Amino acid sequence: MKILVLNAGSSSVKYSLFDMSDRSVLIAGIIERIGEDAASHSYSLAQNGRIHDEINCRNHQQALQLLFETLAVCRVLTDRHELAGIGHRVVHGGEHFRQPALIDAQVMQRIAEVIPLAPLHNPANLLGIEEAIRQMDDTPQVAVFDTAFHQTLPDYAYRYALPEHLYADHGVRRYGFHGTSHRYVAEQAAHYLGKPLSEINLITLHLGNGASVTAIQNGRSIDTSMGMTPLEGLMMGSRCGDIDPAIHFYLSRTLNLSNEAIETLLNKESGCKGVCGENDMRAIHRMAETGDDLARLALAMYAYRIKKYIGAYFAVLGRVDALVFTGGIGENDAWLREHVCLEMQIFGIALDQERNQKPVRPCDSISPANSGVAILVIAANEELEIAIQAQQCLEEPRALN
Ligand SMILES: Nc1ncnc2c1ncn2[C@@H]1O[C@H](COP(=O)(O)OP(=O)(O)O)[C@@H](O)[C@H]1O
Ligand SMILES: CC(=O)OP(=O)(O)O
Ligand SMILES: [Mg+2]
Repeated sequence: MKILVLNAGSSSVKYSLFDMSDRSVLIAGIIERIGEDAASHSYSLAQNGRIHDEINCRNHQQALQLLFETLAVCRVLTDRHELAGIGHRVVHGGEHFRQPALIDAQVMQRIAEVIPLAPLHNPANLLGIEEAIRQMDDTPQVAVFDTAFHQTLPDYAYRYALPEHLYADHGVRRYGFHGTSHRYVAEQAAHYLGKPLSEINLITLHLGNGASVTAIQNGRSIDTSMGMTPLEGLMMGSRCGDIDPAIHFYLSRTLNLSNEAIETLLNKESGCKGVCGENDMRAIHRMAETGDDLARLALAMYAYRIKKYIGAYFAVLGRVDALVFTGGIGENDAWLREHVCLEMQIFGIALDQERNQKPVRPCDSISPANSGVAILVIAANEELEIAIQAQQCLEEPRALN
């Protein structure tokens, strides 16, 4: 069985084609800068190296056309009927979706309804779905939501201290994101620890361009750092994370910034980029090594904020079996892991310095064998998790939940 996974953003489409018999990736690629002059398509096939093409690509329609042509030319899909389904990453599912959903008109309508909650993500996700349906209308399509895993949060964790009607009438609450990734690494951690997921407590840290942390109790998400949108919580590459909401009024009243300008500032010009001018963690380390004080500050802030959440989630969970690092930064940045885990003996957190330098992919422990809390580094694989969930949904389709 072959499943194609699509992650359609506003100017890019990422894709992976899986052979589900052995869960191998047949081809994975990204079409970037859609609509701009210098669009590009890079992809890699199982046996070959990476191929990079400069292309013309005006819109998502052309991007998906190119994608299906590439699958045929590379012979990873000789006949369209070989494709059992397409799994789409959808960032926001509101309160409608606790599980993946087989896409029909009603599901698309519900994804459209929550656009006001995710104006930067859901419109592009929908565009990808619409175009995939147009081009592959006899292939079943499944929506897999970033928010679904966090639908188990208790009300006192997901409600904001705001007037009731804002929740009841407008859905203003914490939803949480990166759920597919938190869920995937939780399953991998359970496997590594040799215990059922339903019996373990975890703190999972997804640290990529976007970053979030989740408290998992008996396998269920009970709190998470991202909120109504993916802007809340940890400091990120270019997103501010937690700030005093009154800063918004100050920017508006005193600096005369419009809502749109503030939205851009908080999403695209803040976080590490705002503090030191750079959002790529590797570049920030290089700057810090050459004595750049702002880069050092960004690193210190980034680690400190993660530490604060870990402390809070220890208090919430009581017992923690493992702390899990994932995402480009979580998997690769030994310095950051060390500084997050520094002076955390009070929680039973101790790091094995040597193992921290080079954890073995895809899953390794970097804590001493007798440590109270295992510290695990696990390779993120949101695409595979989407493919697995899409397959399950196709095999036992559920009614809209
Ligand atoms: N060896 C490394 N050391 C530190 N940071 C790294 C390393 N490799 C990648 N990163 C960082 O990972 C981040 C991107 O993470 P990734 O999970 O790929 O992002 P996305 O959220 O877009 O999927 C970037 O900040 C990048 O600098
Ligand atoms: C929801 C979200 O923050 O996603 P990403 O990290 O891919 O930007
Ligand atoms: Mg990623």
